[in-house]
Amino acid sequence: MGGLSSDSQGKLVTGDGGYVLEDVPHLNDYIDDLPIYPNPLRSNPAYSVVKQYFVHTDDTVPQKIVVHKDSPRGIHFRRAGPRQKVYFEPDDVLACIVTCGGLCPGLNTVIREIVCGLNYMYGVTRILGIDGGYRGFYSKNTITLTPKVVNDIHKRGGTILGTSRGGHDTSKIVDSIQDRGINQVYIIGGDGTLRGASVIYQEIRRRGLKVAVAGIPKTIDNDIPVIDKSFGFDTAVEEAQRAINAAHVEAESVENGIGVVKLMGRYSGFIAMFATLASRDVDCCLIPESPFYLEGKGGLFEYIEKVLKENGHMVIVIAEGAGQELLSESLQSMNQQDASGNKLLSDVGLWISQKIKDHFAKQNKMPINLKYIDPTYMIRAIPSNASDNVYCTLLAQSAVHGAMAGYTGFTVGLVNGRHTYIPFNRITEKQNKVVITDRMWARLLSSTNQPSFLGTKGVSDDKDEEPSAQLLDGENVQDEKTGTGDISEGTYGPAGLK
Ligand SMILES: Nc1ncnc2c1ncn2[C@@H]1O[C@H](COP(=O)(O)OP(=O)(O)O)[C@@H](O)[C@H]1O
Ligand SMILES: O=P(O)(O)OC[C@H]1O[C@](O)(COP(=O)(O)O)[C@@H](O)[C@@H]1O
Ligand SMILES: [Mg+2]
Repeated sequence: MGGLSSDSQGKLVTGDGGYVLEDVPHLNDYIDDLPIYPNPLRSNPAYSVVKQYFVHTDDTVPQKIVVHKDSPRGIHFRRAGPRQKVYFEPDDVLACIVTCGGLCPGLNTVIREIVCGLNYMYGVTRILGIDGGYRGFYSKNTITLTPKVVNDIHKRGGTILGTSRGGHDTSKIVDSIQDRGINQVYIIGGDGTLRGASVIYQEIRRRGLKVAVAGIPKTIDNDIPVIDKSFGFDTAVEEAQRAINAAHVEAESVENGIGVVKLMGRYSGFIAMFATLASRDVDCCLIPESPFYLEGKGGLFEYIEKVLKENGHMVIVIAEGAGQELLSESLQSMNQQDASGNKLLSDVGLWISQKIKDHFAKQNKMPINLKYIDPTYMIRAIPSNASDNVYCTLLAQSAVHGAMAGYTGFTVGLVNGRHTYIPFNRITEKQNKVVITDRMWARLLSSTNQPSFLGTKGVSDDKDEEPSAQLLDGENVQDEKTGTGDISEGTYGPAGLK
């Protein structure tokens, strides 16, 4: 028994045992009689020796990997990879690549590997770079990209194409795609960018154009749902260690030394959480998902006093989006936005440093010596590390295989360790968040010994109770509009530590 329902965002295929495939759109969903070609990889000496190199059309990847014997099979995504047949002749392809939003380690690697993947695997020679994000489609000249031009770029931070916020004008962008004869669009960006990619795809479809739109999710904050982790995240966590080490050295070298390190994380505190867990020198980690307070019993000041008395020094890591509600109480609420509509944050690192200094000066309790380190842009601007480079390569190659196979309106993404194609709406409808009632945050609390800043409200008293037999969704995501989260068993952020 099975069924299919579809709209322009994607197709829902159901099968036996509660199997659901959230499929991605394909060019032949809205264009009839498209010619099909054999995949040129068949005669590529590097790949022709691989057994079962081509992905079977029925291969799908489950979203939920922990199951009970009677669980429904649940949601699946189409497995990424090369197909036997492709929908583009290499000579007919005119591809373009655009990078949007904030920087992230690995952007240049993804650009490099899209260019090299298209060229070396499929023989595509016409590839354009769009200069400076979405607005570059209609306001700038394009940049010619060849394997030679991109050969060394993965060793550099940033994006050779430039990036921007704001400037998304759907009809001007699609006019430019149409006028230039572009038929494959590779869009590298975060939640905002992928919302933009989704409307570009919708408009292309409305005009009936044979143009494949592929997204490669980028976010240093790791705030994109469904996928195991975003590229550049590992690099960011690794680089954050240098700042934490410096804070620790400074703090332990003086009496009552406090090192405060601010890390990125506008709405999601994954970098701060993982950098803290990796370091073991951090005594307190503050993230947007975990509200905290300063004064009184169980508050931050009380904890700082305790740590200083016991150890003589301490290190605090704070994500940039943490404590914003406290800041807006004490500062004039800014309520400003960047060009993309993202809330502009006040500097929580400076604010908390001042608050701590004021507290100890006022109480005349103990003289403290506080050093504040803000490495945020230094972390974001570095090249990706070795493991992110490999990850970026596979993401880029998956995007190329998907577009060549005629899929469109999709992003690539690692789900439970397998590369998949995911419909745009699944990526843009929610935000990935640290769930503070989950095991990973508990691991952090037990490693730092910091207060949870939580009352007992909402936390179950009965620790001996058997966990519910029902398997919950397994997503640490928060609804964009309602701000409500799926609080569930087994939700941890980046894979590998589940
Ligand atoms: N809802 C949206 N619809 C169309 N374009 C959007 C939307 N949100 C953001 N964008 C565009 O996406 C680009 C990047 O968005 P931004 O939020 O700055 O970064 P990121 O993609 O990294 O989250 C910008 O050019 C912005 O105009
Ligand atoms: O100063 P900018 O360029 O606006 O970037 C700051 C923001 O970029 C981020 O790294 C996230 O950016 P994206 O949404 O572009 O992924 C946040 O952590 C940070 O608030
Ligand atoms: Mg964003």
